[in-house]
Amino acid sequence: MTAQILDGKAILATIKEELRGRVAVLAERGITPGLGTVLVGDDPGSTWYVGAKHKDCADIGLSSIRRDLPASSSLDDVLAVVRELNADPACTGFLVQQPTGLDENRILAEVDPAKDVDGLHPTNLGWLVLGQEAPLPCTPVGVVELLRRYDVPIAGARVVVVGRGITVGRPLSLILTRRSENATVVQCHTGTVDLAAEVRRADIVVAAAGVPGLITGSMVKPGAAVLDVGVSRVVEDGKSVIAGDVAADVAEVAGWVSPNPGGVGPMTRAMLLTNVVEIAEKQAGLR
Ligand SMILES: Nc1nc(=O)c2c([nH]1)NC[C@@H]1CN(c3ccc(C(=O)N[C@@H](CCC(=O)O)C(=O)O)cc3)C=[N+]21
Repeated sequence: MTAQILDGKAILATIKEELRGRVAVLAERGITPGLGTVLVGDDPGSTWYVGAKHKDCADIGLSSIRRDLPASSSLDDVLAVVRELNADPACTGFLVQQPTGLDENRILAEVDPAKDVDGLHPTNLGWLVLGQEAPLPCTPVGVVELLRRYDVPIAGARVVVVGRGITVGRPLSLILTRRSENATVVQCHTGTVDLAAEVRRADIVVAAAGVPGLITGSMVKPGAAVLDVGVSRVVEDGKSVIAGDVAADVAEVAGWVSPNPGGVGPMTRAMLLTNVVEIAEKQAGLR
């Protein structure tokens, strides 16, 4: 058996098409949603992500505002730009690309929660815990949306989330255990005693540990869905390439696999666009 590919790139294209319709409705009311990005320094990976987000915006008719700051910027410099974007009506939502090398929690807390397209402001994470609607983090919702688009059963599924990071693992477990998803979640982390035994019981495995090749074929239940969120950089044949958390042999055992690149990464961008449009709709009184 060979696994079905969960093609995040294709779903990104579909979601962009769906969003163009909603952007047109906003345009009739004279509204153009605008995404702001704040990038600190010139890390090639971060620079690529930010560039891709602006290209995505242009693709569906959103405006975008880009603030690139030097690596030498202080926390106060970044906070000043955050306050400027909070006050800018052309910027309906924005994010500060991580990592900044600065106090991320301090930066996140300064963002207007109503403009928090990353869903990472402490208030919005709090609303998630409390079960009240608010912007949600892009990568975890992207994971759920990818499963939905391929009809992978979620309700009642045993899900193993590997990783407890604030951008993926932790909020993903909270999302999957809502009544609307109804999955049973085991959250694994570096303190987990027998990761293979936990993974073997799972109908869905989401690998968000940042450890290249952590999940191997022998750990996976035949027919399970395995999603790879890992984005480590490793040097292969003298070239820097992306290494996911899921080993290649998983595709021989799993029922579904997300490729990497081409899986969860594009879904993160799709959910970011969705958050930008949704926040603009809310501001326009359309939701
Ligand atoms: N405030 C903040 N928000 C983020 O959403 C955020 C962040 N900081 N910091 C870094 C991570 C990482 N991230 C990705 C986005 C898109 C791809 C993506 O589209 N990757 C493509 C191409 C990968 C390639 O070939 O380089 C793919 O997987 O097919 C990956 C990773 C967003 N992040």
